[in-house]
This record gives sequence, C-alpha cells and structure tokens, in this order.
Amino acid sequence: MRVGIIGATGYGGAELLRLLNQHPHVQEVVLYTSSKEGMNIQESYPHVSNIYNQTLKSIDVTSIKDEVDTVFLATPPGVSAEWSGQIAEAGCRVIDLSGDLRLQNPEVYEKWYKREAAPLALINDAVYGLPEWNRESIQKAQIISNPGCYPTATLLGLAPLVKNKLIDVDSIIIDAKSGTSGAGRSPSAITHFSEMNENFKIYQINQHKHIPEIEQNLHQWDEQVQSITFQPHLVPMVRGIMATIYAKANQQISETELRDLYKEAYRNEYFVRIRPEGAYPATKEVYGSNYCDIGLTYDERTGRITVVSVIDNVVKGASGQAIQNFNLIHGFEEDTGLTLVPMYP
Ligand SMILES: NC(=O)C1=CN([C@@H]2O[C@H](COP(=O)(O)OP(=O)(O)OC[C@H]3O[C@@H](n4cnc5c(N)ncnc54)[C@H](OP(=O)(O)O)[C@@H]3O)[C@@H](O)[C@H]2O)C=CC1
Ligand SMILES: CC(=O)N[C@@H](CCC(=O)OP(=O)(O)O)C(=O)O
Repeated sequence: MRVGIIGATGYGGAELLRLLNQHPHVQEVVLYTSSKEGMNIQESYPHVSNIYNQTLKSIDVTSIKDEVDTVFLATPPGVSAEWSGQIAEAGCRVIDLSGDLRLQNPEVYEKWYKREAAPLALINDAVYGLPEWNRESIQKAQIISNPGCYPTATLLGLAPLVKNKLIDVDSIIIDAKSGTSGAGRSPSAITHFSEMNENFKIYQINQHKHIPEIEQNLHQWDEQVQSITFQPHLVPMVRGIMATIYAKANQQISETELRDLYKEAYRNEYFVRIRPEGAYPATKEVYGSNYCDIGLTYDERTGRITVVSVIDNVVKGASGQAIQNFNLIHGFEEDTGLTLVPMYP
C-alpha cells in the first residue's frame, strides 16, 4: 500500500511514521504539508534520519489520488472538514485523526468546537473508528473518524457496564489525566516546561470537546445515557492517559462477576488487557504501545464501581488506533504492525 500523511510534522504524524515503518504492507509513505513545502522531514524530525528521507509536498488532491491509496489526516480541527470529502471522492480511503467528523450533529460540533462544522453528508459518510465495538462498519468504510484520546480510554472502560445496563447512568464520573503530548507539538503557555514541570492542572472544566463525543457513543449503547461528568487534567509527563471512571452499580455485583464481565467482553480483543483482582494499570505499562489496560473494583460500602483505563494517547489514542483501522479497511490482520511491546521502564 502507498499511504499519505497530511500533518506529518505534528506529533500524531511523527507517531504514524514510527509505526508505519514496522508495517509489512506499507511500501511507500508520502508526506504532505500546509506550511513547509520542499522541506525534508528530517529537518523537522532528526530522529527519522536514515529511515525516512521524504520531502514534504503541498496538499493537492489531483496528485494525492495518483500517489497514494489511503490518506491519514493528523491535522487540527477544520482541516479534515475541508479535505476529507475531496480526497475520498478522488478514490482514496481517508482516516481522520481529528474531531471534525466524530459528532453526528453539526450543531453539537459547533457548540463544543466553536467553529463551523463539516458538511453533513461528509459527517454521515464517516464511520467512528473504535474497532473493539464498531469493527463491521469500519471494514466497509471509506472514511474513518478516529476517536479522540480521552474517549478511547473512557469508552473502552465503560462499554461492558453500559451495554449490560449494570450502572445508574446518571452517576458516571470520569476523572481523566493526560500527558502533554496530547496538546500537539506547538508550545503554549499551558504546556511549556516551566508551566508543567512539578505541576498538575485541571483544565476545560465541564467544557472539554470530548464530552459530547463520549455521550454520543454511550447513548448509542444505552439510550438512557444523557449527560456525563468528565474532567481532564494535565500531568507532567509526555505520553499517557489514565481515565478513572466512577459509577453507581444498580445491583450487587461481586469482584469476580465484574472481572468476568470484562474478560468476556474483551475475550477476543488483542489490544484490551484486563488486570487481575487487586491489580490496577499504570500509564507506563502501555507506553509506546496500542494496548488499553483496564483495572476494576466494586466497593460494597458505597455500591460504586471504579474502572481504571490507561492508554498511550499518541498510539491507541491516535496513530496506533488509526493503523488498526487502516488494517481493518484493507483486510489485513488487525494487529499488523502494532504488536510492539510497551517500553518499560
Ligand atoms: N496528540 C495526541 O495525543 C492526539 C491528537 N489527536 C488529534 O490529531 C490531530 C493532530 O494532532 P497533533 O499531531 O497532536 O497536532 P500537532 O499540532 O502536533 O500537528 C498538527 C499538524 O497539522 C498540520 N497543519 C496545521 N494546520 C494545517 C492546515 N491548515 N492544513 C493542513 N495541515 C495543517 C501541521 O503541519 P504542517 O504545518 O506541516 O502542515 C502540524 O504539524 C489533532 O486534530 C488532534 O486533536 C487525537 C488524539 C490524540
Ligand atoms: C493534553 C491535551 O491538551 N489533550 C487534548 C486532547 C487531544 C485530542 O485527542 O483531541 P482531538 O479530539 O482533537 O483529537 C485536549 O485536551 O484538547
């Protein structure tokens, strides 16, 4: 396969480069830019020296359709809305890492993203790329809307409870923590070293754009779900997300039953690992990998279930999941190029 990356100079793009280099069915990678035409990728990323030697090309649909079969968009909001439709119409598969096509209702997108939504026809054509719960639709899709990082950790953590109607859905609280690479490569007053080192911050309280994405998907699984509480935090680390999820059980459930439920739900899922009783995952245990690790407990005193879900935000939360979707749409084994062992320590 020949693949294109729009946004290769960003963090999602860099991670695509790292992972695609391991992919046995990817012969050629073509890189596109909105601002650095003619620059060699090694100038932006010396760590790919001797591995990638491509010059960045301008984004032009006529050339793209001749040069590649699939295009990954690792770009900020608004870019996919502009390009995905044209690229798909030209005959390429599109995998969009941004949030542009994730929300089915354009008014909801405009409220939370505070910008114009993509055309409705384009939104309707895009399939939400959470493979563990949407595999069959993904296999037939031409345009994939790759989930957000926080929604990936949260939805994988909540799915067995919500689908089996085991919790009071009004009681869901998601306390999420992310490393700073989630904010992309451009430095900002929020993420630069002296702001983040030795610091721990809550941000976008009750306003984060992943709230409607989580609600939309939970609602599809159980229409009783309306609103959730989700609060994101920045942690002084580069990679990793931990979503600690609390919900009130609507019946007595033993630790064993809870764990069996998750083990059964993810029995055939290579990338989801359920911790044994009394063990809880840490972000380092998935670092650099496409795994989502989940730990569980039920507190008999309060009747609350706690789910701890960790991912690497740039892998399972972005580029790794995008390649998992790439594998599905092209009929490759789903874990192709993604069986990297997490980096530890
Ligand atoms: N980082 C993460 O952990 C995750 C990121 N995402 C999403 O993935 C997308 C990319 O994120 P990330 O890589 O972190 O972001 P970065 O800011 O690191 O990179 C974005 C890249 O997009 C390109 N770009 C900027 N403006 C335009 C434009 N108008 N047209 C085309 N390309 C443009 C830039 O490259 P150039 O100037 O060369 O065009 C830039 O390098 C975002 O939508 C993000 O929300 C999703 C999940 C997790
Ligand atoms: C730490 C940090 O800043 N994280 C980003 C999430 C990145 C992401 O997944 O956003 P998309 O929905 O655009 O893909 C944020 O909170 O906006």
